[in-house]
Amino acid sequence: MSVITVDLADRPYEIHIEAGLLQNIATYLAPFARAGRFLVVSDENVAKHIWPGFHRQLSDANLAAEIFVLPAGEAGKSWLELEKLTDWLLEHHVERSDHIIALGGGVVGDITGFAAHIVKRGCSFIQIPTTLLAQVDSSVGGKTAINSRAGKNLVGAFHQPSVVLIDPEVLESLPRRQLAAGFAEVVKYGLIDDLEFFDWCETSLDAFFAGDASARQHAIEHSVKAKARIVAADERELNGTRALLNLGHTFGHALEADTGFSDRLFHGEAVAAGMVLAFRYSSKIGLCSADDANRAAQLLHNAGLPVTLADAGVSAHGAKLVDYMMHDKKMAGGKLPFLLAHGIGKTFLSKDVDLADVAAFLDSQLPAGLTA
Ligand SMILES: NC(=O)c1ccc[n+]([C@@H]2O[C@H](COP(=O)([O-])OP(=O)(O)OC[C@H]3O[C@@H](n4cnc5c(N)ncnc54)[C@H](O)[C@@H]3O)[C@@H](O)[C@H]2O)c1
Ligand SMILES: O=C(O)C(=O)C[C@@H](O)[C@H](O)[C@H](O)COP(=O)(O)O
Ligand SMILES: [Zn+2]
Repeated sequence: MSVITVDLADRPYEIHIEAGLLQNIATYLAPFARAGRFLVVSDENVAKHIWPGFHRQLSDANLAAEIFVLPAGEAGKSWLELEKLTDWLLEHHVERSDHIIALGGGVVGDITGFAAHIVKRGCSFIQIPTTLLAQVDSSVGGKTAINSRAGKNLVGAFHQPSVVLIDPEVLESLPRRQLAAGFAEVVKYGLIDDLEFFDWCETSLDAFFAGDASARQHAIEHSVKAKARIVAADERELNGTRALLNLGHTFGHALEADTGFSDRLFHGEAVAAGMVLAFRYSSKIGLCSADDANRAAQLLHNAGLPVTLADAGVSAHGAKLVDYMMHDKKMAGGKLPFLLAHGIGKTFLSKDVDLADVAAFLDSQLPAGLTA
């Protein structure tokens, strides 16, 4: 069991990581109940796999819980679902002192956090992440959002949870492809500033995917510590530190847009391909060695992740992908800062990237036969 604190000056909060935590969930949640009840937001798969046991634990402890079920997948992060969710919270007389529970993956966490932020001008919420991606990344740090027609996470707010409760054992029911998608964000922490952790990801890949409990605990704990450290240094992405967590996302969000924010390409898969593109582009402009770009690609490929435009199912030309990028939240003064790298563990924010050059680079990465 480990407890990590996100050290924010005015509202620090704890992240508990413990195998089997969900078997004991009532003990963790009891202090947060209002009038003996909880409002829980989840999705249809989690409602099937996890909710029955979760609900039983609460009932046995005389705690009542109502559930709102979102459709599974990225479609859950929409205006339509936000409207239904906020109506449901209001019908259930949510109060600001309620701790709305997000029980699910990143989609559930992102929309629940945003609903909590806007309903009655701000309610509390608790993150209980059930995917690897949500455990190592989205449940920590308070970025909440829905998607809009123009792109990914474009309507949202910073709203920190009261506590994050992580049970690595819940990953047992997670499909292998979703586990790999989460692993991309684990590898991200190594690529950003931690070569030693990248080495660990390489050597522990097989154990991790075979379900080795200590490999899973280490991957989650190390990732959460890295994210907590970065968020504490730059909660609102103002000084360039938190932007490091966006490695691969400018490319990745464009790939997600081009594949229709659908199960054709999961977020973590888009990030994997996006990080490889960031490394390959860094190598092309002489910042980083081709060996480091190949090493990053090899690890992600070994995890079963897409590492090329073809793998990602994207055949759009560079200019179209760059058009998607113009909605990136890092845009400032009409320029788009990019996360590039001098090598593995040496990511930095570059403010001097020429978008026409990025478009030409992307064209050079197109599958054979589709050259611009
Ligand atoms: N806020 C942030 O800082 C942040 C960080 C990274 C990603 N995100 C967002 O998170 C989202 C992706 O999250 P995700 O990868 O968790 O996707 P997701 O929430 O869609 O979950 C993936 C799938 O796994 C299913 N599932 C969840 N838990 C399960 C379990 N234990 N067993 C079986 N099935 C289970 C879900 O029903 C869904 O079908 C994206 O929208 C991304 O933008 C946000
Ligand atoms: O927490 C952050 O900061 C991140 O950038 C984490 C990312 O993995 C995550 O996908 C985030 O939602 C992307 O942020 P955005 O601001 O580009 O939407
Ligand atoms: Zn991400």
